[in-house]
Amino acid sequence: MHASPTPLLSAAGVTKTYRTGSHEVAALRGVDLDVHAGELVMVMGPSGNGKTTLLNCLSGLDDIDAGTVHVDGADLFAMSDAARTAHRARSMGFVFQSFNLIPVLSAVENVELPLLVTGTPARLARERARARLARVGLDARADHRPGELSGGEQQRVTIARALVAEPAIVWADEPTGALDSTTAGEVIELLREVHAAGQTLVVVTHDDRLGRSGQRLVQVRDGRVVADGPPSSDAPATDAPVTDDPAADRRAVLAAVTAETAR
Ligand SMILES: Nc1ncnc2c1ncn2[C@@H]1O[C@H](COP(=O)(O)OP(=O)(O)OP(=O)(O)O)[C@@H](O)[C@H]1O
Repeated sequence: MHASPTPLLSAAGVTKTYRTGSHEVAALRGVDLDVHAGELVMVMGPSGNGKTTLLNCLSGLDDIDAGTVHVDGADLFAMSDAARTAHRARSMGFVFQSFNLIPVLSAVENVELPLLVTGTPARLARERARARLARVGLDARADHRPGELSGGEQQRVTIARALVAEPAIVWADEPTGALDSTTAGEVIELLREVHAAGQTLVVVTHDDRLGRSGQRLVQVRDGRVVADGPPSSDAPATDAPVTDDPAADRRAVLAAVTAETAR
């Protein structure tokens, strides 16, 4: 079905436990996930169930306790921290809910950063950053600082920054979380266009509109992937209580599907 038989991202048996003093939180309890080039994968699930941890671990932003993660030909946790950081800069782009733009830099200076850290000459970096900003409709705002831009414009700058180095995969964590409904709709449309142009994206979201706009919806409950498939045949993301019992989770998912079909 996929053009390439080797997944761009392949995670197997990934576990992650946070330890603070004597307190332990098992945030990921054995996650397997493959993503092929060109896919748009939405990740949904109730709050506190491990979505952000999943994104952080699968992108190598955070360490894992067990398992393996391969991204774009590299075994992320078999390399040094420095090599992983360099691989991330080359192969991955990030979009966060809170934009994470540098306030004292202009839009174009923010967008060119990933190019400068990977050694692109300054003039070429500036040219490519301007061209990328134009593609998200912000050429007229290139010299404005983030504080002079609306939330939707800031998120478009963030998306331009995530894409400028032409990464193999873009990770987005709640990209519409800080935006009003209309602006969120525009950002969803932009992400869809980015995907249509061939970009592989993994998007964590609470936004049902965004979650259902992809071809594949991965549902995370209690640190596990409990459903993975096309949104239409999948369970709606609910905030139903979670349990430690995967069978109960599957029953809950089934019940939710049945409820939706009955509507
Ligand atoms: N740095 C940390 N230290 C300790 N516990 C953490 C840390 N980060 C996350 N957790 C815990 O791990 C669990 C999973 O958190 P995570 O942020 O991945 O969930 P989430 O599904 O993304 O939630 P939300 O939808 O609210 O963003 C939660 O119980 C959370 O409290």
